[in-house]
Amino acid sequence: MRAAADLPAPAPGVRRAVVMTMGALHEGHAALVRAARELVGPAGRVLVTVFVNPLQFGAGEDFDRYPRTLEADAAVAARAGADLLFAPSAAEVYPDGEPLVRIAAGPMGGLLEGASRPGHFDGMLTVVAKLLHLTRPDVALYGEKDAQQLALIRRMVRDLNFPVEIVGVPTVREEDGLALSSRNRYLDPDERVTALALSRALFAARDRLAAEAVLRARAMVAPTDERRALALAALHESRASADAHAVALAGDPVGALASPVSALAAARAVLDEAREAEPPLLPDYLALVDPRDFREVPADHVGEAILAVAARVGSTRLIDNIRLTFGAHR
Ligand SMILES: Nc1ncnc2c1ncn2[C@@H]1O[C@H](COP(=O)(O)OP(=O)(O)OP(=O)(O)O)[C@@H](O)[C@H]1O
Ligand SMILES: CC(C)(CO)[C@@H](O)C(=O)[O-]
Ligand code: BAL
Repeated sequence: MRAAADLPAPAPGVRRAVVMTMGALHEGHAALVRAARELVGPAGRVLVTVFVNPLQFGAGEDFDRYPRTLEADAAVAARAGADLLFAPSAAEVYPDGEPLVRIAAGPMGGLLEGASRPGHFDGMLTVVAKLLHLTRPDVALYGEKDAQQLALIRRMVRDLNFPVEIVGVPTVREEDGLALSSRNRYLDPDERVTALALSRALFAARDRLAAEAVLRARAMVAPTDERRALALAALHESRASADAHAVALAGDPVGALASPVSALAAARAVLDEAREAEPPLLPDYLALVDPRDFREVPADHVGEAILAVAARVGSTRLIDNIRLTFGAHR
């Protein structure tokens, strides 16, 4: 369906979910559609929108080459349980040309992705607001892969009283860890190998935290420095051993081990290695941020955080993130 005027009006008692996409649908999108179906049940309505929104692309970005595969998208959406695919033209969405009045993403919109892609989040929120008005869902689902986007949509809906529930869906990954993304199609085989460093960096941070939890538990029961060192060495993990030195130097095993600093260091080590790969990874940012406002957390942060990464491989820019919890032991 291409015309907004043809979109069916919501029917009383029939729950409606919308999944917004830019097309080139993959298993990540299918997971959103399946989650939407779960939420509204067999009697509900699931709408998928496909629109490559010019407003959220900067000059020199990939708007022109963004994959457009509408026929295949319709099949993926239907297979995953969608009732309707709404794929409007730019003239349908912006009948008067680019809108003069737009949503401003505010301070969060200038950080990380917003810093790298100025205006991106204003353009994204503007089209999301429009698509919410056009499709009038009870619930709208977005992927956690685009964590800052999801946080901003939640914030817009809360701040501006949009009558819709926002649901986040966990990131779907390839078996080797690469987060599914329409932009993965740009990668040649060598670039794809390099691109694995994004997820590996995130997992290295997560694994470091897990290893540290073990270290902490052992160090707390070890009666002497020597025994503590043995406990640390038992992990057979060179980076963990490096931490052991840091712990010894800090003279505060429990506090130092729980720090975001070492999680960031573990991730950074993987990215640094990938800078030397062929083709190389060119990191854009690596940041540990508060999930609510995307500001970087302090070194003594306790609680939830998002470790977010963006990098280029060749001409492709990819993002990924993972949720981590700090100081749960305290
Ligand atoms: N791997 C994934 N797992 C879960 N959700 C995803 C995944 N990839 C994308 N999504 C979600 O699908 C929705 C549509 O995203 P979009 O069409 O931009 O796909 P994309 O694969 O993220 O493309 P791009 O490469 O352009 O970022 C968004 O809510 C996005 O977060
Ligand atoms: C939410 C969205 C469909 C708005 O264009 C887009 O940013 C996307 O696909 O994530
Ligand atoms: N997947 C987020 C939309 C964008 O990159 O423009």
